[in-house]
Amino acid sequence: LPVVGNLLKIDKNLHRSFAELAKTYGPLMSLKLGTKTAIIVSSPSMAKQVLQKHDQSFSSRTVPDAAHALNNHKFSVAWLPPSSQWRNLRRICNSQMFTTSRLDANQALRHNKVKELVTYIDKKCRMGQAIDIGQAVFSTTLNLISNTMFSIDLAHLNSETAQEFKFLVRGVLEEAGRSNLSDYFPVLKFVDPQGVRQRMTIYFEKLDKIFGGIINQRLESNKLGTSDDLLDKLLQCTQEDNSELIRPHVNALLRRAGCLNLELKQAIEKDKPVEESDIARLPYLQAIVKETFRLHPPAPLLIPRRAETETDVCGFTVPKNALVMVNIWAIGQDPDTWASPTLFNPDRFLGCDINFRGYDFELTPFGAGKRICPGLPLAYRMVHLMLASLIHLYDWKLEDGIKPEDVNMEEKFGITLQKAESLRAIPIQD
Ligand code: HEM
Repeated sequence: LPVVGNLLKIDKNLHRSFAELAKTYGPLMSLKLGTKTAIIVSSPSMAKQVLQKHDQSFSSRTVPDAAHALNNHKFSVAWLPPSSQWRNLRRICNSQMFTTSRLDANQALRHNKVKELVTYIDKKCRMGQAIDIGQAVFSTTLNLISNTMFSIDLAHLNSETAQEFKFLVRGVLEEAGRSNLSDYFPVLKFVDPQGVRQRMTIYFEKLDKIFGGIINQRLESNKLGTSDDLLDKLLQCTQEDNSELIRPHVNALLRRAGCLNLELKQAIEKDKPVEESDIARLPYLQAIVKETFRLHPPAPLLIPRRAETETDVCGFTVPKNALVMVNIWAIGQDPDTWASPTLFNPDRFLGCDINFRGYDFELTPFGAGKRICPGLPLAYRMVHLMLASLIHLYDWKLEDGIKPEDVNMEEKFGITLQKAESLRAIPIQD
């Protein structure tokens, strides 16, 4: 790739640029990005090579410069190398935080938050006003996570801290998704030419202050062991097994949301709220979520890995330290993998076993292998619960004068892929 100018230009559509190049150069490409070698794979079989067959060699991360702010990379489970510290954190995620029994125990916390979203939609419905779906779902997701974590609303619309919190989370997501020249030309790290690390440090300091306050309050309240939330469990872990999980780890961990209508109507009584236990008997809802993740994966290039050792992948030598990316966006659009790939057609998942738990390499929105997303069980519940609630209780229409074909479906590339323009829709009740 021609260097500096292009690195900044491709900011908006890195996954698309790579998918275009793959059409000419094939499903395993080696590119020079600045002084770094990047390996990009874009077919299910190549993804299987990286995420399963050579999982051991590719289970490190390429840590972006922005993640070095406040030494975040030394504590965050997402950036640590596969060390004993990382294994310890993953063990806590898998055995204490995101287990079925723990998530069942604290599901009422999430049901309450969805009830509040419904109250907000009800109000808009009575006034015949449109809702900014992206904003409403972003706030609810933050509240679902913060309630699961520490039984409080961090995104409640009126409070000042809440506004600041939302601003900080958006800021972190924006900076983390920016093409940063320091990542491609390490010599620039000291200069931080785009100011990414500097802004990230400020955001992290402020977030740590908010989380620190919450943790202190819990410790001083003498109420440890009385809540179903995950902070309680985490703090108990730190006290009980005297594990290495100390405050910075906790902070870093927490820094981190037609047919269907008929199905919902048949499965759940009218006006009765949807519950997480309903999800298992809603196959069409599950198919819609899969189809959405296929076409619009929130992390289109996963979180880049790093080759720990020189590795042979199908006869091609991946050099040590290469940046390794799996373009799951391209895989989702691949005509050799999917019939009519650009068509939104959830029916393709009905009666088929493909799921996104990391074994079907044509659909891996949460990654696979050792570094698969540990938050998958929580994300699974949140996404299905929110979508089902929005559809079960309301019909939706676009604002006057806007036709379905006018809705802008373009994406905005970043650490997570978002709609470039948020969807606005008016809720109606029959
Ligand atoms: C729709 C929601 C979500 C999606 C699509 C998603 C996707 C991903 C992906 C693609 C990865 C990288 C996997 C790999 O390298 O193979 C990842 C890692 C991670 N995710 Fe998620 N995630 C979601 C929600 C969550 C939630 C709710 C949490 C926690 C509350 C979470 C925590 C993490 C952590 C800590 C890692 C790093 C794991 C590691 O490097 O060992 N995620 N996620």
